[in-house]
Amino acid sequence: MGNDVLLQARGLSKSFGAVRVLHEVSLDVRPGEVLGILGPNGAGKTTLFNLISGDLKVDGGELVFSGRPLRGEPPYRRCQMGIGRTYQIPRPYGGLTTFENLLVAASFGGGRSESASYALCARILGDCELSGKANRSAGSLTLLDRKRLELARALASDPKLLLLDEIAGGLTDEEGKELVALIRRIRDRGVTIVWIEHVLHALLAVADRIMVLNFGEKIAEGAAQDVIKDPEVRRVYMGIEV
Ligand SMILES: Nc1ncnc2c1ncn2[C@@H]1O[C@H](COP(=O)(O)OP(=O)(O)OP(=O)(O)O)[C@@H](O)[C@H]1O
Repeated sequence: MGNDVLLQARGLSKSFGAVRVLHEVSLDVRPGEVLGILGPNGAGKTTLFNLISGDLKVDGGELVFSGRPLRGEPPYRRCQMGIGRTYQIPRPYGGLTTFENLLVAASFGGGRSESASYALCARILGDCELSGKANRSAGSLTLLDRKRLELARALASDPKLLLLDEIAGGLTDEEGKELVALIRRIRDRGVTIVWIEHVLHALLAVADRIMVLNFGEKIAEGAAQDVIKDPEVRRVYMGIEV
């Protein structure tokens, strides 16, 4: 694997009982890119993230991150190696403040002094436009701010690779634009991003490349503008017969 690949997946497969959810999916994620993942409900997108983050074990296939095999590494080790993620259903500690939520997340990054953790969390709060809400309880935040906090928590372990799982849903157009601007800023700081998203215009505003999953198999991959014109993708994902 050369320096031009941050994460390499080869032949990933996963079944739940008799139900095959992912079948021999391979992909390369290049440093600095934003790779979008599209696919109908149940296509296996979140399962792919769970295999990368270590929340689920692979049945078959290999994952290599920064040149190191991930096999056998538990989720907290993958987090320390530089893999951060958000969850489709955010899980902040509602009773803790925004800043406290970040400090807890930063502790998973490991190997940082208390003062360095405080400095990192303060910087991330600024990046995520949450500085003015540092002392608010997370449970009292608006939807947009909860999404910002979910991103901020994923950033608090200082990831090289950030996995975003459907973060744009439920926002107004204006809020969606603010979220897209934030994701661009994160990319501009050098964080590589893989983003599962159903809100297509948000994804297309940022993604360099797109991969499409259907019934656990990769059906398309390439430059974002090319992939969304692919007749098979339009049929499967957008229900457009061409
Ligand atoms: N832990 C699990 N146990 C059993 N079945 C599961 C489990 N996790 C996911 N599945 C099933 O695997 C299939 C793929 O789920 P997955 O969440 O990966 O899809 P997805 O593409 O992310 O869908 P969505 O867009 O709706 O989030 C679904 O049929 C789901 O019900």
